[in-house]
Amino acid sequence: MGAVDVTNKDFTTSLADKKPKVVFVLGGPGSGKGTQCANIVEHFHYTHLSAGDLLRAEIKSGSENGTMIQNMIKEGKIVPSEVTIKLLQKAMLESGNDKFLIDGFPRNEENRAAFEAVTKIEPEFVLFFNCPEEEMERRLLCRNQGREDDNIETIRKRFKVFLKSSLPVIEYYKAKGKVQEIDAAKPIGEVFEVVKVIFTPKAEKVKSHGFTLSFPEYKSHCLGMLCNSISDKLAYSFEVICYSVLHITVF
Ligand SMILES: Nc1ncnc2c1ncn2[C@@H]1O[C@H](COP(=O)(O)OP(=O)(O)OP(=O)(O)O)[C@@H](O)[C@H]1O
Ligand SMILES: Nc1ccn([C@@H]2O[C@H](COP(=O)(O)O)[C@@H](O)[C@H]2O)c(=O)n1
Ligand SMILES: [Mg+2]
Repeated sequence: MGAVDVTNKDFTTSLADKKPKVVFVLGGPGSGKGTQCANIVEHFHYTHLSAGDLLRAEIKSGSENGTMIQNMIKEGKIVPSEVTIKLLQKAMLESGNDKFLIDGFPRNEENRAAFEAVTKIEPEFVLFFNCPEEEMERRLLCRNQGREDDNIETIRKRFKVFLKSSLPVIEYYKAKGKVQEIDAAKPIGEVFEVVKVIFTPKAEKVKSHGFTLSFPEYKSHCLGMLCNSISDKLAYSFEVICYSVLHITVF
């Protein structure tokens, strides 16, 4: 594995100047990283960069690294950081955005250290989609997107690599207090409800009955309370009228 080309000043300087906001999105294969990133993009206007997707696009482009990348992916192995970081830097610059979800990266300690050294970017926080292996396996075997690594043999290799190389990266960020861990075994919509609260800016969050709600959620909560209160008052008025009518009629 070659060392990262830290002399690539064009990329590094212009990216560092933009002071981009980066969130690393991590979790085992099939934990739902890509699915949730698509939801975050729609609601919070981040650019989603999946390291796996960038590597697959590199194979398709007929690049000189294509065959090497293809072999690594088939084996569930991690491509040298130099290659992946260049693809990420290029995509970040080309996007024109300054908020990024970097999905499936860093995948090991080499990825982590090299990204920090080359880009000088520290993630704002790390989203960790935690999901049991049996559920991830079920999802990958049903994914049906024609991925060469979605077969049981490669899936098992990917799980091993995740436990051995990727979990220590999550532990590294946990020790820095940067990890937002999410129970990813729940249905897609329920997972996104939790994700939404994490991405809602603090100023827009409102505490109500011990729950943290985003402003739109709080508005509909208040509206609900108002409706309940109006219907309570109407019911009470109706009771009073009935009682009065009865009272006048009977007595
Ligand atoms: N919470 C969920 N419940 C059930 N199925 C889900 C859930 N989240 C995602 N899926 C489905 O599981 C499959 C894998 O999801 P996705 O591609 O988002 O995972 P990933 O973490 O990006 O995986 P990989 O690391 O292999 O790219 C997809 O078919 C997706 O529709
Ligand atoms: N940082 C990374 C990310 C991915 N890979 C390779 O791509 C495969 C698929 O990745 P997904 O995130 O789309 O599941 C992965 O198994 C690796 O082979 C990588 O090398 N480095
Ligand atoms: Mg994915």
